[in-house]
Amino acid sequence: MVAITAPSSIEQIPLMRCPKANAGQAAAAIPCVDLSAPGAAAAVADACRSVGFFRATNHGVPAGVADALESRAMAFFALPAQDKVDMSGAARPLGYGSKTIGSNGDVGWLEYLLLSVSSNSVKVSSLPPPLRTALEEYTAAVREVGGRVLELIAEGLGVDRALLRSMVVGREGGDELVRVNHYPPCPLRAPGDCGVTGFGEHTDPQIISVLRSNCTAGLQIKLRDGRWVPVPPDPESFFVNVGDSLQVLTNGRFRSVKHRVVAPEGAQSRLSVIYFGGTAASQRIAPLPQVMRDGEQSLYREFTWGEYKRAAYKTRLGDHRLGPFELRAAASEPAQGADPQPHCSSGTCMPQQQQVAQVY
Ligand SMILES: O=C(O)CCC(=O)C(=O)O
Ligand SMILES: [Fe+2]
Repeated sequence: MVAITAPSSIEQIPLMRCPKANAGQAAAAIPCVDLSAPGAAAAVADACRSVGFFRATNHGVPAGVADALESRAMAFFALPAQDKVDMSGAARPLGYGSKTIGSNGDVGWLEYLLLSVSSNSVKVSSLPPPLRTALEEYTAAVREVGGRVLELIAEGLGVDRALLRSMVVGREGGDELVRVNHYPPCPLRAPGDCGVTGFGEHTDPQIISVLRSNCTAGLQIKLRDGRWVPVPPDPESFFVNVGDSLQVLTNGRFRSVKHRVVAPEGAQSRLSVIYFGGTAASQRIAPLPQVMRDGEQSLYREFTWGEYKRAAYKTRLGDHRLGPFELRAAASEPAQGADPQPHCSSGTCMPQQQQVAQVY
C-alpha cells in the first residue's frame, strides 16, 4: 500500500454517511448513452436534464490510452512524497496535492495531480517523460469525447452544434484541466453506515467533466430526490458530469450533479482521471438566448468564467457556489455551508453520537 504523508495539522478526515444502496437500483439510476447511436443527442440531453450525469459508451477511445495513463500514474504515486512535489510543484491549486483539496480546509483520503492541459501541452516541466506522454495522449482523446458530448448537448438543446464545443475545445485562452486522483486503501474504519471521505460532496464548476476510473468503486452521485447512489466503476466507459457553468448556460434546464468519493475500504486503490472542460476567463456565462422561451428571465446575474472560478476557489467544496450568482433564491436550493463533520483521528474513527448525527 502507498502511504499518504501529510502535515499533522490535516490528520483529520471527515466521515460521510453512506446508506447501503441496492446495487441493481443504483446502477439503474445512472443513465447510459451510446455516443455513436442515432438518438444520442436526445439521450444525452435527457440524462443532463434528469440526473446531470451519465455513463458514455462507444466513445472511440482505445482502451490502451487510458490503461497506459493508469499504469504511469500509479508508478508516479508510488514515488516518495518529496519526489512527487519536486516533479510537479505543490498544488496551489495546480500541481501535486495530498489530503488537502483547495486552500479552504477541505481534506480527503487521496493524493492527486491537478494540471492545466489547454492547447495540447501538460504545463508541468519535470514530470517523468512517460507520464507526460501518457497524459498528453489521454488528454487528446478525452478532449475529443468532451467535444463530441458538447456537440450532442447542443444538438439536444436545439442550438448551433458547434456552440458549446467551441467554448472549450481549441478555445483561445481556454481553461481545460486534468486531475488524476489516487485513493489508496483506507486503513481507517468508519462506524456504522459511514465511510471515510475520499473527496467531499461538490459540484464541478466548469461546463462539463469527463471521468474515467479503474475498477475500484467509491464515486457516488446525488439524485434529484436527494438519494446518494454509488456509481459502479466501469473502466471501459466515461462518466460525464454537468458542471455549474452548463447549468447557467441552460438557465437551470440541466443541473450540475452533486458527487463525492468514499475512500476505498478493500485492498485496491481507486485511480480516477477527470477532464474538466472550462472556457476562457473572459467568456460570459449566461443563459444561451436560443434556449430561452419568450419572456423567460435569467435565473442568474451576469458573470464571466474568470469571476466564477475566482469565487469558487474562495469557497469550501460543499458550498452552494452558484448561490451568490442566483437572482431568484427560491428557484434553487438554499445556500449551504459545509456542515460540521465528524472526524477520524490518528487512525481511529470517533463514533460519538453527536458527531455521527452531523454526517452529511
Ligand atoms: O475521483 C473521483 O472519482 C471524482 C473526483 C472529483 O469529483 C473531482 O476531482 O472533481
Ligand atoms: Fe468533481
